Amino acid sequence: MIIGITGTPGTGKTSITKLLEDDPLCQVIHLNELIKEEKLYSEVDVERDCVVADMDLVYDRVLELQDKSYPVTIVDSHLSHHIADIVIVLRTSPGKLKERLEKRKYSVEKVRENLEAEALDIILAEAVDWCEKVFELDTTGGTVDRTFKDIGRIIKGLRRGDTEELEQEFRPGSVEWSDYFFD
Ligand SMILES: Nc1ncnc2c1ncn2[C@@H]1O[C@H](COP(=O)(O)OP(=O)(O)O)[C@@H](O)[C@H]1O
Repeated sequence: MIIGITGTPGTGKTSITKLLEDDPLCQVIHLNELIKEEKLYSEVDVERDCVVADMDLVYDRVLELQDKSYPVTIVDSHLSHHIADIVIVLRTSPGKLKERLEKRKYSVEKVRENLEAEALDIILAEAVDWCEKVFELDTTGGTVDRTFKDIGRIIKGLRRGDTEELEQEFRPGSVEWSDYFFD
């Protein structure tokens, strides 16, 4: 089973998936690193300091790398909802996200672009359109440990084939940032 952990940069994907690496039931693939290492992209966008991934190549490579001796393969990336049918979308209020992204060496434009994407639910909307099962988790006020425990419950539920209550608890649309204004 492939589970994508997606979300706008700064919402907590790396923090969580680093912890999942120690779980003997989970194989973890950090997609952004793989895309860069194996040059799985069609373009380099110098202005925006990013690459344009070739998602067909990426998808094929993930299937090749999937180690079926693990019951779960976790794909960590803001692109993982392009290739996984089951995804967990991490969310963070734009105010909190601004603080997290400003600590990185992101340009003002890059911070703003990511805040807008988060405020407009871009990744969540794509995930809901493209994926079979979507869980939404707010990481604004909690701790990495809390989110890790919630994700552990979701993974357990998925393995059991019993996610009805979890789908309700973490249903898409449960967070709302539309009152966030840009200056
Ligand atoms: N669930 C969480 N609750 C509180 N803070 C978090 C949570 N997840 C991540 N953070 C904090 O947010 C920052 C960005 O997290 P990171 O994992 O690098 O995000 P991403 O991989 O999505 O870009 C880190 O400083 C981290 O400590």
